[in-house]
Amino acid sequence: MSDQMTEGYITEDGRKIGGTLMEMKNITLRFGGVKAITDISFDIKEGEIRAIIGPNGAGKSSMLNVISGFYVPQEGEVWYKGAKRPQMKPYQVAQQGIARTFQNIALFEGMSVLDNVMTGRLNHMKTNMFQQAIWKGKAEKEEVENREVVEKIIDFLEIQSIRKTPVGRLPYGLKKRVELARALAVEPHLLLLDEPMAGMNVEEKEDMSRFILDVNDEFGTTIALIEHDMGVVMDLSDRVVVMDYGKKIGDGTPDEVRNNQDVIDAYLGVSHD
Ligand SMILES: Nc1ncnc2c1ncn2[C@@H]1O[C@H](COP(=O)(O)OP(=O)(O)OP(=O)(O)O)[C@@H](O)[C@H]1O
Repeated sequence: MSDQMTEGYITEDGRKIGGTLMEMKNITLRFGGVKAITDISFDIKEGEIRAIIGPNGAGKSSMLNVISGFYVPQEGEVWYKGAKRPQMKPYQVAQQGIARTFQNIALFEGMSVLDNVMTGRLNHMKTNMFQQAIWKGKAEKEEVENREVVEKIIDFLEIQSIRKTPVGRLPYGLKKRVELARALAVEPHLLLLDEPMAGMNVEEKEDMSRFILDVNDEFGTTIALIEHDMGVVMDLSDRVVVMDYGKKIGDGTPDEVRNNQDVIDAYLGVSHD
């Protein structure tokens, strides 16, 4: 990696962003004859909020799934923390500190908010059942530590009052917040959000935006999110990658991509030759 690539930068609002955390190099992903991603490169820097936007079918979900290890691209390399990532199962990617939320909420509906968030701690539990049987003290200590992390996140996301409520009974916006809480319980280095504002009303979108900014600010978590509504992410993101028909058509600050003619055309639906 060149020095330039590892350098950080200062955001428009004066935050200091670190060096390169993840780098996608010339990624191409095909499904049979369909090219979902064509030769895309971009990086994600330590501590930034990075958005990937694009119209329907642009390839955003495919890209998120490459980052999370769910899809393995036919071409290209994924670099994480300065090393080329070998082919990995999604759970191994998660163990490297990458957590995600899903567009269609993936929570245990019958379980309480607290228990759902606790499932985010599973990767952190070191004692196994055998150890728990013979070494009760250690297991108890670990349980207490995990509870402390989870309670802090529950307070932070202001969901204390519903901690015992089964998730199935919650309105959509709150479910999304619980999903965010579970992802945060992983204490991720990189948090991936799959259309975090999809299906929300204006007030819920404002709440979610605030929580995303607060998470980044309070925990220093690097955040990458995909979204097809351009307006939503512009206030939130430090840098934005724009995809269209599987290709990268823009990459830069919100202002830069807003003024990029290819991006304007893609969003206005100008036909492609
Ligand atoms: N599992 C799959 N099998 C075959 N084709 C797929 C698969 N997943 C995605 N595609 C195709 O790849 C292209 C990109 O799809 P993708 O879902 O990544 O786009 P997107 O930008 O996330 O769209 P949306 O905003 O509608 O969710 C589309 O043409 C889609 O039909």
